[in-house]
Amino acid sequence: MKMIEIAPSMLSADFGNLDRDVEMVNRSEASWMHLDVMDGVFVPNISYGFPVIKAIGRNARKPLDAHLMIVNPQNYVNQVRDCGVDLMTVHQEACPHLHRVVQQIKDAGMKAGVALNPATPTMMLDDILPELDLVLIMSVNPGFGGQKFIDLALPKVRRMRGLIDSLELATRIEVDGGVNMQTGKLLADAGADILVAGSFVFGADDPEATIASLRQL
Ligand SMILES: O=C(CO)[C@H](O)[C@H](O)COP(=O)(O)O
Repeated sequence: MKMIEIAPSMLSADFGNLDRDVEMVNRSEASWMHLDVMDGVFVPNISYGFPVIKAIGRNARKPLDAHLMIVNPQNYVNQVRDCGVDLMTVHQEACPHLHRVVQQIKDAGMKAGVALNPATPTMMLDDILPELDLVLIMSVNPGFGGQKFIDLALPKVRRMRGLIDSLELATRIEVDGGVNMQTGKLLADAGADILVAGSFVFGADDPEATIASLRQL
């Protein structure tokens, strides 16, 4: 049976103890380190940028999965790659020339992902899906950790799973926002491959054990 992969969102880490939290993720059963970059333009919040990604990457022993919630991500592809990122995800809503950006990411040697906001239908990716390593379905409106899960993500995951399977693609489905044991189980049953979890992991008494429990879903 396929096990779900977990990508702890470092947005909820303690930035005063970043090395400690990176080491916790290293020890854990997580498959990825998820990095949320916010620019205050595409989303109404600013998180962190390249110096912090580099600092995380220096000690990370898990692949880096960077979620760019920014306008004009095409201008930063090489900088993202130079930070050691393995998988770069951009928003469909931020990219009028999405195909070009995806090619830039792949040409830079990274895996390419595209994220969809809750109100963006899956059909926006119908044509480009065979080019993608990952689809990131947002289950909150991007910009903040700790928000409530939006239920409409579930039929979107089911629809995307059906499409990917019917085309026999290897594209992975990642879901981000409001993930806990209950919503995580629903998402795993709906066909998600990777769950991003921020506040549920880093707010737990035992974050490492919480990652292990999510992985069992
Ligand atoms: O992309 C994000 C916000 O835009 C975060 O990754 C996401 O919200 C995870 O945080 P939480 O698990 O606390 O909901």
